Amino acid sequence: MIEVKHIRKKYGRKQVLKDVTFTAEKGQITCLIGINGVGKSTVLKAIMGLTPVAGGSILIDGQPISSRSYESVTFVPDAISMPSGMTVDGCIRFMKDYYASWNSQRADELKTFFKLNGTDKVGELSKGNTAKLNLLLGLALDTDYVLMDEPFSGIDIFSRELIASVFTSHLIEDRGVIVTTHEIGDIEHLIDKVVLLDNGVVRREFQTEAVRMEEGKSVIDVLREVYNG
Ligand SMILES: Nc1ncnc2c1ncn2[C@@H]1O[C@H](COP(=O)(O)OP(=O)(O)OP(=O)(O)O)[C@@H](O)[C@H]1O
Repeated sequence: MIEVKHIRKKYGRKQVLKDVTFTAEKGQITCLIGINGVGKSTVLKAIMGLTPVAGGSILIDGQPISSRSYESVTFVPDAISMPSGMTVDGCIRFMKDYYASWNSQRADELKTFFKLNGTDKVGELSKGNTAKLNLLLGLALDTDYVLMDEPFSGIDIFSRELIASVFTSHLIEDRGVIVTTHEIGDIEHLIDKVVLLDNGVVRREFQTEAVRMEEGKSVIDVLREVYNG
C-alpha cells in the first residue's frame, strides 16, 4: 500500500499542498482528481521523492521512501524523456540495458497492443503514439506500483480508449496504479478509488463502487457536488 500522510508543500510562498493524506492499495486503480494547478503532479513527484515535502510522511509497503523505492514504484510522467532521434526499438533496448526489472515479454506485448512501429523515431511520433510509448516504457518495468501523470492528455478518443483498456488487461496485473486525469469519463468505470484534491487538502476519498451503490452517484456527480457546493 502507498500511504501519503499529512504532506505539505510550498513553492516559494505558495502553499500548494496544505495537508494531504490518502492511501492507494495494490491491485487497485486510484485516481487523483482536481482542477488545474491543485497539486496532483506534485503529489506524484513527492511519492517518487522527486520533490521534497515540508512535513508528513510517505510510506510504500510500510517503508519510508528512499532510493530503493524505485524498485517498487514506476513513474510515467506526462512527457517522454527519451531523445527525439531514438527509435521505438532503441528506447526499448535502452530500458532493457538500464533496468534489471525490465520485462521484455511485457514490453513486446505492449508494443503489439499499442501497434507501435519499432523503427519510428520518438521525435516523429504522433501525440497518441508518444503517450503509448511512454506508457510502454513505464509498464514494462516489473514494479508493484505505477504512477501515471495525465496519460490521456491531448490525445484522440481511440487512443484514449486503447490506453484505458490497458487498465483492465493482464498488462497491469495486480499492481497498484495511481493515475491523474481530467478525462474522467474515459476511465470512470475502471477506477476503484477516487482521491479528490481541492485547495491543498483531500476533500473526498472514496471507493467508486460504494458511492455508486450506496448513493447512486457517479464520480462526476461527486465532483460537481464538491466544486459547485
Ligand atoms: N517547480 C515549480 N516551481 C514553482 N511552482 C510550481 C512548480 N511546480 C508546480 N508549481 C505550481 O504548483 C501548483 C501545482 O502544480 P501541479 O503541476 O502539481 O498541479 P496539477 O494539479 O498537476 O496541475 P494540472 O492539472 O494543470 O496538471 C501550480 O500552481 C504550479 O504552478
